[in-house]
Amino acid sequence: MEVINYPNKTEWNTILERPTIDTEELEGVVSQVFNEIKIDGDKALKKYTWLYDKIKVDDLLVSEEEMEEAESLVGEDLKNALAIAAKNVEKFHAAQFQESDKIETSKGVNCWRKSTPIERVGLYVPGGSAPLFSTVLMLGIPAKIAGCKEIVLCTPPGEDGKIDPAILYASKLVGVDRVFKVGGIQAIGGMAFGTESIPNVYKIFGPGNQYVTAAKQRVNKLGVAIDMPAGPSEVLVLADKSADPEFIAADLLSQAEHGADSQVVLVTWMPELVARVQEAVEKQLQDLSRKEVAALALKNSKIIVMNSLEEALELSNEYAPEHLIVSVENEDTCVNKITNAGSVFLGNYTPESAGDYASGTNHTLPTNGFAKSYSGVNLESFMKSISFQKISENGLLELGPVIEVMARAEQLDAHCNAVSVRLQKLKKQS
Ligand SMILES: NC(=O)c1ccc[n+]([C@@H]2O[C@H](COP(=O)([O-])OP(=O)(O)OC[C@H]3O[C@@H](n4cnc5c(N)ncnc54)[C@H](O)[C@@H]3O)[C@@H](O)[C@H]2O)c1
Ligand SMILES: N[C@H](CO)Cc1c[nH]c[nH+]1
Ligand SMILES: [Zn+2]
Repeated sequence: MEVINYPNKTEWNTILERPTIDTEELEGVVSQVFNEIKIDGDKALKKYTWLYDKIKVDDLLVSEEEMEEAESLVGEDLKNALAIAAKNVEKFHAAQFQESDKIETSKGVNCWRKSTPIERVGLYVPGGSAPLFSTVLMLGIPAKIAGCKEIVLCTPPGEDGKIDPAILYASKLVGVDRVFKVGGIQAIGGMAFGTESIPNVYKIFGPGNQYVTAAKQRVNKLGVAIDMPAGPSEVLVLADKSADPEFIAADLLSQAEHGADSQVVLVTWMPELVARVQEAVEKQLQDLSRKEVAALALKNSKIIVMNSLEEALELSNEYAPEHLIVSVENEDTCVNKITNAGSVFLGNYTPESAGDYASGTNHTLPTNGFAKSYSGVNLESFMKSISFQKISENGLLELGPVIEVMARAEQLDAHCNAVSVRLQKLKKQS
C-alpha cells in the first residue's frame, strides 16, 4: 500500500482515483454483446458465456431438479447461518416501509402518495471469482417484502457448468421465481432486452465487476432502471490510536480479497499507526487463500496520513467510500460529520463483513464515488410511488384561480381552460 503523508487539498483528487479498465474499450465490448443479444437472444447469451466463462450451457434456466439437488448439498451450518442472516435482513428492510398520509395542501385539496412494487425485477448475483450467495438475501428479501410479482436472477455458472448450491438454496429460501445460468454483460443484456428464456425486466439490481457495472450503466441509458453502479468493492478505514492494527489490517484485506480492482484505504492522523498496520497486513495476507488477488488490490490501495480527524473526515467525504469504518475514540461524534458513504461501521467491534453477511443492512452499495449521490439498495429501491390528488368542488373554487393565472402566464390556454370550464359550471350551479 502506498503511503501518502499530509497531502495538499489540490492533490486529493489524484490520490483518490479508483483503478479502472479503459472505459472506451469496455463500452465497445458492451455494445457488441448487446447488439448480438438483441438479434440472437439466447444464442448470443450462450456464445458469450462460452467466450468469457468458458462454459457450454445447454439450458439457461436452472431446473427444478437442480434446485432440489442444491438443497441437499448445502450443509446444516450454512443453512442455519443463512436463516439468521435472512431474519436480520428482513427485519431491517421490513421496517423501511413508509406510506404517506393524506395531506390537505389547501382547503378541499388532498394529496398523497402510494407505494407500489416494481412488477418485474432482475437480480444479478456475482459469481466470477466467488459465488456470492449472500447477495441473494440482500436483493431477494427486499424484493419480496416490496411485493414484486416476478423476480428473476442471473448468475454465472461455475466451472462444472452449474450454479453454486448455496446460491440456489438462498434463491429458494427468499422466493426467487427463476434462476438463469448466465453472468457478466450478457446477463445484464438478457434481463434488459429479454430473450427466449429470460423475460425483460423493468429494473436490474445487484453488484458486479467492472463489466457488469458498465453493462448496467448502459442499459440504464437505454431506458431500463438500475439500482446504482455497484462495482468493485472498496473500504476506507478512519483510525486513531484507539484502533487495533490487527483489526484494521483484517478489514482492509476483507475488501481487498474481493478482486484485483478493489481498493482499500486507511486514513489516519497518527503516523505511528502506519508501520504497525503495514506489518499486520503483510502477516495476515500470507494466510489468505485469495492472497494473489488481495495483493493486487493492495497495489491500488493507500495509507494516507492527515493532520486531524476533521481533515480526515473531509477527505473521506470527498472519496465517498462504499464502506466506511470509523475506528476512533468516541466514534459516535463522527456520525453527523459523515456526508458521503454507502454504509458506515462504527467502533472497533463492528467489522465491515458483518454488513456483508448478517447484521441486517444491505451490502449492495454504490462504489466509485457514487455514494455522493446514490443510496445502497433498500426497500424503496424495489418500489415506486404514485402520487394521488382529489379536489372537492369548494377546493377547486379556491385553488382554481391560482391555476388559471399560472397557466395563462405560461401561455397554455388549454391548461387554463381545464379549470375555467369547471369553475363556470360550479358558478352556474350556485
Ligand atoms: N458494490 C457492491 O455492492 C458489491 C457487492 C458484492 C460484490 N461486489 C464486487 O462484485 C465483483 C464480483 O466480480 P466477479 O468477477 O467475481 O463476478 P461477476 O459475476 O461480477 O463477473 C463475472 C463475469 O464477468 C464476465 N467477464 C469476465 N472477464 C471478462 C472480460 N474480459 N470481458 C467481458 N466479460 C468478462 C464473465 O462473463 C463473468 O461471468 C467484485 O468486483 C466485487 O468486489 C460489489
Ligand atoms: N463486500 C461486498 C460489497 O462490496 C459484499 C460481500 C458479499 N460477500 C462478501 N462481501
Ligand atoms: Zn465483502
